Amino acid sequence: MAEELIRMEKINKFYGRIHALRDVSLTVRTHEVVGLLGDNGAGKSTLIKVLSGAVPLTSGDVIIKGRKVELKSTADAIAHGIETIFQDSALVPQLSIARNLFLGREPVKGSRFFNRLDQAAMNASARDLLKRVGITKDIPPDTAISSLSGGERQAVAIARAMQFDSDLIILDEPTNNLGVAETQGVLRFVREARDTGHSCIFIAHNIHHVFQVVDRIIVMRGGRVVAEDINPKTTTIEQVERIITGEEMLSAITA
Ligand SMILES: Nc1ncnc2c1ncn2[C@@H]1O[C@H](COP(=O)(O)OP(=O)(O)OP(=O)(O)O)[C@@H](O)[C@H]1O
Repeated sequence: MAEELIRMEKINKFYGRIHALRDVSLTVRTHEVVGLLGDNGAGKSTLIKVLSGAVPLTSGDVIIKGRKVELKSTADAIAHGIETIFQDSALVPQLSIARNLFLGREPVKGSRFFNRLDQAAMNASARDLLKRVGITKDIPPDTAISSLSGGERQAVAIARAMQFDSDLIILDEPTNNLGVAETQGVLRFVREARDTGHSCIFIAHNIHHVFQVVDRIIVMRGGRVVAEDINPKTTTIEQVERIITGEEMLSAITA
Protein backbone atom coordinates (compact mmCIF):
# COMPACT_ATOMS: atom_id res chain seq x y z
CA MET A 1 0.00 0.00 0.00
CA ALA A 2 1.24 3.50 -0.85
CA GLU A 3 2.51 5.73 1.94
CA GLU A 4 0.41 8.39 3.56
CA LEU A 5 1.22 11.84 2.17
CA ILE A 6 -1.32 14.09 3.86
CA ARG A 7 -3.70 13.55 6.71
CA MET A 8 -6.32 16.00 7.85
CA GLU A 9 -7.66 15.29 11.31
CA LYS A 10 -10.92 16.59 12.74
CA ILE A 11 -10.83 19.81 10.76
CA ASN A 12 -13.50 22.35 11.64
CA LYS A 13 -14.03 25.63 9.86
CA PHE A 14 -16.46 28.36 10.84
CA TYR A 15 -17.18 31.36 8.66
CA GLY A 16 -18.78 33.47 11.38
CA ARG A 17 -21.71 31.29 12.42
CA ILE A 18 -21.60 29.05 9.34
CA HIS A 19 -20.08 25.69 10.20
CA ALA A 20 -18.56 24.86 6.79
CA LEU A 21 -16.35 21.90 7.83
CA ARG A 22 -17.43 19.51 10.58
CA ASP A 23 -14.78 17.19 12.01
CA VAL A 24 -13.39 16.41 8.58
CA SER A 25 -10.73 13.70 8.56
CA LEU A 26 -9.18 12.31 5.41
CA THR A 27 -5.97 10.95 3.99
CA VAL A 28 -4.22 11.30 0.64
CA ARG A 29 -1.51 8.77 -0.17
CA THR A 30 1.51 9.10 -2.40
CA HIS A 31 0.94 8.48 -6.14
CA GLU A 32 -2.83 8.58 -5.93
CA VAL A 33 -5.52 10.66 -7.57
CA VAL A 34 -8.42 11.30 -5.24
CA GLY A 35 -11.75 12.65 -6.47
CA LEU A 36 -13.54 14.99 -4.08
CA LEU A 37 -17.27 15.10 -4.76
CA GLY A 38 -20.26 16.75 -3.14
CA ASP A 39 -23.21 18.95 -3.91
CA ASN A 40 -23.09 22.74 -3.91
CA GLY A 41 -22.19 23.98 -0.44
CA ALA A 42 -20.91 20.56 0.73
CA GLY A 43 -17.60 22.10 1.79
CA LYS A 44 -15.24 20.99 -0.99
CA SER A 45 -13.82 24.43 -1.78
CA THR A 46 -13.43 25.28 1.88
CA LEU A 47 -11.50 22.06 2.46
CA ILE A 48 -9.23 22.81 -0.48
CA LYS A 49 -8.71 26.39 0.68
CA VAL A 50 -7.66 25.15 4.11
CA LEU A 51 -5.22 22.71 2.53
CA SER A 52 -3.81 25.34 0.20
CA GLY A 53 -3.34 27.87 3.00
CA ALA A 54 -5.90 30.29 1.53
CA VAL A 55 -8.19 30.24 4.59
CA PRO A 56 -7.26 29.40 8.18
CA LEU A 57 -8.87 26.39 9.85
CA THR A 58 -10.77 26.90 13.09
CA SER A 59 -9.61 23.65 14.70
CA GLY A 60 -7.99 20.36 13.76
CA ASP A 61 -4.63 19.19 12.46
CA VAL A 62 -2.94 18.92 9.08
CA ILE A 63 -0.17 16.31 9.00
CA ILE A 64 2.19 16.15 6.02
CA LYS A 65 4.57 13.21 5.73
CA GLY A 66 4.04 12.44 9.39
CA ARG A 67 4.68 15.96 10.67
CA LYS A 68 2.06 18.38 11.93
CA VAL A 69 2.20 21.62 9.94
CA GLU A 70 0.61 25.05 10.03
CA LEU A 71 -0.62 26.38 6.71
CA LYS A 72 -0.98 30.10 7.30
CA SER A 73 -0.61 31.18 3.67
CA THR A 74 -0.47 29.76 0.17
CA ALA A 75 3.31 30.21 0.39
CA ASP A 76 3.32 27.88 3.43
CA ALA A 77 1.35 25.28 1.48
CA ILE A 78 3.68 25.55 -1.52
CA ALA A 79 6.70 25.19 0.78
CA HIS A 80 5.11 21.96 2.05
CA GLY A 81 4.67 20.65 -1.48
CA ILE A 82 1.00 21.55 -2.07
CA GLU A 83 0.21 23.39 -5.29
CA THR A 84 -3.37 24.39 -6.10
CA ILE A 85 -4.86 25.13 -9.47
CA PHE A 86 -8.05 27.05 -8.81
CA GLN A 87 -11.00 27.29 -11.19
CA ASP A 88 -9.76 30.54 -12.64
CA SER A 89 -6.24 29.12 -12.46
CA ALA A 90 -4.66 32.51 -11.71
CA LEU A 91 -2.72 32.82 -14.94
CA VAL A 92 -1.94 36.31 -16.19
CA PRO A 93 -3.49 36.50 -19.68
CA GLN A 94 -1.25 39.32 -20.95
CA LEU A 95 1.98 37.53 -20.06
CA SER A 96 3.65 34.78 -22.04
CA ILE A 97 3.44 31.07 -21.29
CA ALA A 98 7.05 31.13 -20.06
CA ARG A 99 6.46 34.06 -17.71
CA ASN A 100 3.33 32.45 -16.34
CA LEU A 101 5.16 29.20 -15.69
CA PHE A 102 7.66 31.00 -13.49
CA LEU A 103 5.47 33.74 -12.04
CA GLY A 104 7.10 34.99 -8.84
CA ARG A 105 9.92 32.42 -9.14
CA GLU A 106 11.63 33.59 -12.33
CA PRO A 107 15.23 32.50 -12.92
CA VAL A 108 17.57 35.46 -13.06
CA LYS A 109 21.10 35.99 -14.29
CA GLY A 110 23.71 38.64 -13.71
CA SER A 111 25.05 40.08 -10.48
CA ARG A 112 23.00 40.70 -7.37
CA PHE A 113 22.37 44.34 -8.27
CA PHE A 114 22.04 44.07 -12.02
CA ASN A 115 20.17 40.83 -12.33
CA ARG A 116 17.61 40.36 -15.06
CA LEU A 117 15.28 37.62 -16.15
CA ASP A 118 17.01 34.68 -17.75
CA GLN A 119 14.67 34.55 -20.74
CA ALA A 120 16.57 31.80 -22.55
CA ALA A 121 16.48 29.51 -19.49
CA MET A 122 12.78 30.20 -19.02
CA ASN A 123 11.97 29.45 -22.66
CA ALA A 124 13.96 26.22 -22.66
CA SER A 125 12.28 24.97 -19.46
CA ALA A 126 8.90 26.08 -20.76
CA ARG A 127 9.34 24.01 -23.94
CA ASP A 128 10.22 20.93 -21.86
CA LEU A 129 7.30 21.42 -19.54
CA LEU A 130 4.77 21.85 -22.32
CA LYS A 131 5.95 18.61 -23.84
CA ARG A 132 5.72 16.89 -20.47
CA VAL A 133 2.06 17.81 -20.05
CA GLY A 134 1.27 16.57 -23.51
CA ILE A 135 1.17 19.75 -25.61
CA THR A 136 2.78 18.38 -28.70
CA LYS A 137 1.67 21.23 -30.92
CA ASP A 138 4.59 23.60 -31.33
CA ILE A 139 3.46 26.60 -29.31
CA PRO A 140 6.31 29.09 -28.79
CA PRO A 141 6.86 29.79 -25.05
CA ASP A 142 6.57 33.53 -25.68
CA THR A 143 2.93 33.14 -26.78
CA ALA A 144 0.55 35.16 -24.60
CA ILE A 145 -1.84 33.14 -22.44
CA SER A 146 -4.74 35.15 -23.87
CA SER A 147 -4.30 33.48 -27.24
CA LEU A 148 -4.50 29.90 -25.87
CA SER A 149 -7.59 27.71 -25.66
CA GLY A 150 -9.11 26.86 -22.29
CA GLY A 151 -7.54 23.41 -22.33
CA GLU A 152 -4.12 24.77 -23.20
CA ARG A 153 -4.41 27.25 -20.33
CA GLN A 154 -5.22 24.43 -17.94
CA ALA A 155 -2.20 22.59 -19.31
CA VAL A 156 0.01 25.58 -18.53
CA ALA A 157 -1.44 25.81 -15.02
CA ILE A 158 -0.78 22.11 -14.47
CA ALA A 159 2.71 22.39 -15.95
CA ARG A 160 3.40 25.18 -13.46
CA ALA A 161 2.33 22.94 -10.60
CA MET A 162 4.41 20.03 -11.94
CA GLN A 163 7.63 21.90 -12.49
CA PHE A 164 8.06 22.80 -8.85
CA ASP A 165 7.73 19.14 -8.03
CA SER A 166 4.88 19.59 -5.65
CA ASP A 167 3.90 16.37 -3.91
CA LEU A 168 0.21 17.21 -4.13
CA ILE A 169 -1.54 19.02 -6.96
CA ILE A 170 -5.06 20.18 -6.18
CA LEU A 171 -7.28 20.81 -9.19
CA ASP A 172 -10.50 22.68 -8.44
CA GLU A 173 -12.95 22.20 -11.32
CA PRO A 174 -10.23 21.95 -13.98
CA THR A 175 -12.64 20.74 -16.66
CA ASN A 176 -15.28 23.43 -16.15
CA ASN A 177 -16.30 25.05 -19.42
CA LEU A 178 -13.87 22.96 -21.46
CA GLY A 179 -14.67 21.20 -24.72
CA VAL A 180 -14.36 17.44 -25.17
CA ALA A 181 -10.81 17.44 -26.55
CA GLU A 182 -9.59 19.92 -23.96
CA THR A 183 -11.17 17.93 -21.15
CA GLN A 184 -9.40 14.79 -22.39
CA GLY A 185 -6.18 16.81 -22.34
CA VAL A 186 -6.67 17.79 -18.70
CA LEU A 187 -7.50 14.21 -17.72
CA ARG A 188 -4.37 13.02 -19.52
CA PHE A 189 -2.29 15.56 -17.57
CA VAL A 190 -3.72 14.29 -14.31
CA ARG A 191 -2.72 10.71 -15.21
CA GLU A 192 0.69 11.97 -16.25
CA ALA A 193 1.05 13.80 -12.93
CA ARG A 194 0.35 10.54 -11.06
CA ASP A 195 2.69 8.55 -13.32
CA THR A 196 5.49 11.00 -12.57
CA GLY A 197 5.05 10.58 -8.83
CA HIS A 198 2.58 13.27 -7.82
CA SER A 199 -0.67 12.92 -5.92
CA CYS A 200 -3.76 14.86 -6.96
CA ILE A 201 -7.04 15.93 -5.47
CA PHE A 202 -9.49 16.40 -8.31
CA ILE A 203 -12.75 18.31 -7.80
CA ALA A 204 -15.31 18.32 -10.58
CA HIS A 205 -19.06 18.62 -10.83
CA ASN A 206 -18.94 16.30 -13.80
CA ILE A 207 -18.82 12.91 -12.14
CA HIS A 208 -18.01 11.20 -15.47
CA HIS A 209 -14.72 13.12 -15.64
CA VAL A 210 -13.92 12.10 -12.09
CA PHE A 211 -14.61 8.45 -12.81
CA GLN A 212 -12.22 8.49 -15.76
CA VAL A 213 -9.20 9.52 -13.80
CA VAL A 214 -9.35 8.88 -10.06
CA ASP A 215 -8.14 5.95 -7.93
CA ARG A 216 -10.49 6.73 -5.05
CA ILE A 217 -13.49 8.95 -4.38
CA ILE A 218 -14.26 10.96 -1.26
CA VAL A 219 -17.78 12.36 -0.86
CA MET A 220 -18.70 15.36 1.31
CA ARG A 221 -22.15 16.36 2.41
CA GLY A 222 -23.17 19.17 4.76
CA GLY A 223 -19.56 19.92 5.74
CA ARG A 224 -18.77 16.28 6.58
CA VAL A 225 -16.90 13.51 4.80
CA VAL A 226 -19.57 10.85 4.36
CA ALA A 227 -17.50 8.40 2.28
CA GLU A 228 -13.73 8.21 2.03
CA ASP A 229 -12.97 4.98 0.27
CA ILE A 230 -15.13 4.60 -2.80
CA ASN A 231 -13.48 2.53 -5.48
CA PRO A 232 -14.59 3.77 -8.92
CA LYS A 233 -13.88 0.34 -10.40
CA THR A 234 -16.43 -1.42 -8.22
CA THR A 235 -18.99 1.35 -7.76
CA THR A 236 -21.39 2.82 -10.29
CA ILE A 237 -21.81 6.49 -11.04
CA GLU A 238 -25.46 6.19 -9.98
CA GLN A 239 -24.48 4.82 -6.57
CA VAL A 240 -22.05 7.69 -6.02
CA GLU A 241 -24.73 10.16 -7.07
CA ARG A 242 -27.03 8.70 -4.43
CA ILE A 243 -24.32 9.07 -1.77
CA ILE A 244 -23.84 12.69 -2.80
CA THR A 245 -27.54 13.42 -2.37
CA GLY A 246 -27.89 11.30 0.76
CA GLU A 247 -30.26 8.72 -0.75
CA GLU A 248 -27.76 5.90 -0.29
CA MET A 249 -25.61 5.20 2.72
CA LEU A 250 -21.97 4.31 2.46
CA SER A 251 -22.30 1.00 4.28
CA ALA A 252 -23.55 -0.59 1.06
CA ILE A 253 -20.38 0.34 -0.81
CA THR A 254 -16.84 -0.39 0.12
CA ALA A 255 -13.63 -0.11 -1.81
N1 LIG B 1 -16.25 33.17 2.56
C1 LIG B 1 -17.36 32.60 3.07
N2 LIG B 1 -18.09 33.24 4.01
C2 LIG B 1 -19.18 32.66 4.54
N3 LIG B 1 -19.63 31.44 4.21
C3 LIG B 1 -18.95 30.76 3.29
C4 LIG B 1 -17.79 31.30 2.65
N4 LIG B 1 -17.32 30.38 1.76
C5 LIG B 1 -18.15 29.33 1.84
N5 LIG B 1 -19.13 29.55 2.74
C6 LIG B 1 -20.20 28.61 3.12
O1 LIG B 1 -19.59 27.41 3.54
C7 LIG B 1 -20.34 26.27 3.08
C8 LIG B 1 -19.43 25.39 2.23
O2 LIG B 1 -19.13 26.08 1.01
P1 LIG B 1 -18.06 25.59 -0.05
O3 LIG B 1 -17.88 26.68 -1.04
O4 LIG B 1 -16.87 25.08 0.66
O5 LIG B 1 -18.84 24.36 -0.71
P2 LIG B 1 -18.54 23.60 -2.08
O6 LIG B 1 -18.77 22.16 -1.78
O7 LIG B 1 -17.22 23.98 -2.61
O8 LIG B 1 -19.68 24.15 -3.04
P3 LIG B 1 -19.64 24.46 -4.62
O9 LIG B 1 -19.62 23.13 -5.30
O10 LIG B 1 -20.93 25.17 -4.82
O11 LIG B 1 -18.44 25.31 -4.89
C9 LIG B 1 -21.54 26.84 2.35
O12 LIG B 1 -22.62 26.90 3.26
C10 LIG B 1 -21.09 28.21 1.94
O13 LIG B 1 -22.20 29.08 1.82
